[in-house]
Amino acid sequence: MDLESIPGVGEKTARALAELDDPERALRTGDVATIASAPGIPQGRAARIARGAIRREHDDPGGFLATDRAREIYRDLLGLFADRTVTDYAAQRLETFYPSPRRSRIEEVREFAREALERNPDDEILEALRGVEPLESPGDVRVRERCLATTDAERYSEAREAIPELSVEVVEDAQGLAELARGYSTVIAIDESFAGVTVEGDVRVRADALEEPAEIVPERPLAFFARNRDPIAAAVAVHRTAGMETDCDLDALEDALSRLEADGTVAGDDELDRLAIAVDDLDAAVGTAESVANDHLREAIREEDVTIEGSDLLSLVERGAGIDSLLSRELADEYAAAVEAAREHLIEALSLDQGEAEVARRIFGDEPTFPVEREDEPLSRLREELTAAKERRAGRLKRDLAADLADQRGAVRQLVRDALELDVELAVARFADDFGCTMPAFGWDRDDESDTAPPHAGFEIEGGRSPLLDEPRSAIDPVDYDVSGVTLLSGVNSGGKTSTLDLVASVVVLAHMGLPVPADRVRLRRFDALHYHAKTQGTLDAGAFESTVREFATLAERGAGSLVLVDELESITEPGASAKIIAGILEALDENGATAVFVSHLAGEIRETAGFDVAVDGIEAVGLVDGDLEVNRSPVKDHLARSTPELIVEKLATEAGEGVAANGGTVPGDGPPQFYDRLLEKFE
Ligand SMILES: Nc1ncnc2c1ncn2[C@@H]1O[C@H](COP(=O)(O)OP(=O)(O)OP(=O)(O)O)[C@@H](O)[C@H]1O
Repeated sequence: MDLESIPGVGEKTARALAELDDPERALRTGDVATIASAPGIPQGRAARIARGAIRREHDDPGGFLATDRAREIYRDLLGLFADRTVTDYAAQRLETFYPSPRRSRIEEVREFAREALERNPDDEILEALRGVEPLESPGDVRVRERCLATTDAERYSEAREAIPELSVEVVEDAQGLAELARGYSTVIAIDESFAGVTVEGDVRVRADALEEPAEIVPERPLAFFARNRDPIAAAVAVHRTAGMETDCDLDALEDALSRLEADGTVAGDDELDRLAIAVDDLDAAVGTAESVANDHLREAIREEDVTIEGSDLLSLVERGAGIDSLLSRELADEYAAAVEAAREHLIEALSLDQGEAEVARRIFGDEPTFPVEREDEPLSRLREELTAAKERRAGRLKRDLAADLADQRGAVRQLVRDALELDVELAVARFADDFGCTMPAFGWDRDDESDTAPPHAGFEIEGGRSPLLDEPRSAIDPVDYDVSGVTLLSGVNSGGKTSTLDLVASVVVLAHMGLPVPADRVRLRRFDALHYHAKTQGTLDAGAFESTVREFATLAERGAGSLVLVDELESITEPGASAKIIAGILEALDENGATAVFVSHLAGEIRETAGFDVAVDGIEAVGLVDGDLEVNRSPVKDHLARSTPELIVEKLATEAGEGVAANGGTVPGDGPPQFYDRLLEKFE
């Protein structure tokens, strides 16, 4: 795969991506975490790169979100999904979903979304997801007590590359191996030529070492699992709770993880624990054993009456002999008992096995001395034996555990990825649930003329509820609205015109992302782009006016497949001129077959000025309740809605008319009904 052909990926980024294990898989599946693990690529960038790869795959020219407001809507919607994720990964992964004009891309995500909608986001799963995060590399592992040995310079470089965790030493011959064995607990000779050589020390010949690194350095897979123990355990819990399928044997994996300490050592082995404690406590136990013997001996001496003949005493003094010979002569039994007590203490305190006990016994010699003292040679021998046994045991346990785990590495990576992906699916499921969503139906192509085909122009929304309205779902009136071609949307102030445009934009953006839409039913055509122009505040200055007109000129020329949503463009200039300009824009859009909704308070004027029969829909006030307008939020087709002032004058006229009927004259303070009638006539 030519990584540089991805939009937004230059030479340097391509090189960084190439360092990943399987960059193609990561890019294809939008695996932002893996992409972000490439050197120098932050998460936000990773999402952009993933989007670029998707665009390239679907030959997507990009630019669907053609205006600031369109981009803002997309961002707000993404935010609503992100609010419903548990892991940071899922929030980032959502960034790879974007509205595309390409059918293949939309259908790809629709497939994903359909599965997501089947998911049941129960609290237990969400709780289990809390501990899942992308797996990390364990960093550099160094093993100092083991080394590789070779006689060959080329093999040396290969070994350094294949097993960087160990030192690689060059030796001349078997003699060299023996020397190395003095400095390392284990030496692994990697040349075939050493086969059959016997050298003192733990020297093994493994010509296949470089092909079987997990056996030579079990620390490598163990470090990976130790580093990621918690997220893996959480992913296991997610799979169990959600009843997901996996290639992993979850019980075996859990069992293996429970044997692994956070530092990569093996836990829960009594024999290893015994040896480790014996090594650590050896000096202290020998010290105590000495005290045991000496206390014993002191006690015995104190209680003993020693009779010694004068000539013996003389000869002892003359020979300069110490108390020791006296001891051996007079207190041999007590001495033997004291030393035995010391030996027993040592063997018991360190729980030594028979072989070890034999060495331990020699630490306290049979030759009487006072005070009783350890012998250094057997002590260091015991220390060496215990340490070697401990390392052998630890090594074997590590190798066994590594063998159990190493093969599962791939499956475990997938296990964690699936758990993280579930979070993405659950966010979609929760969004759909919270906003009452359905999958929209697309009219893909103009030549798709089957009976059930949705409209080829425009959109139809039934029971739509804008997810961007700052109201609880129960307070939102469902809106029905369908448009094909170019339409004006009129309506009372605060009737919900802007919210209707937001709803249409949200539905269209979500549909083109391949995701469910917040409505009971939606049918729409595939659009190339969304141009949504928000309401401008106040009259534009000449420069801004000019650039706005220019923008529409481009749109009129190239916007054939676009959906154009415009909110009260009239404020770009004076009211009379605005109507003329908007009418001209509508004509151009109509001619090139765009779909457009222009919200305007000047709908009447624009319609009169336009050179074609522009449709006008209206959001109607159905009445005034306590001075507030009661509104039918669904635009009425082909209906110019009355404006708010008109409704208020109408209300005053009605009240004044009722006053006349009641008392035969005008109502004081309300003015003559004729006045309101005169005002009303102006609206006709
Ligand atoms: N479908 C709806 N259900 C419930 N409330 C709604 C709905 N649509 C709009 N509203 C409420 O009406 C308020 C005004 O809506 P909106 O701003 O869309 O009206 P507008 O017609 O664009 O107003 P203006 O004429 O002032 O531009 C919103 O803030 C919202 O509280």
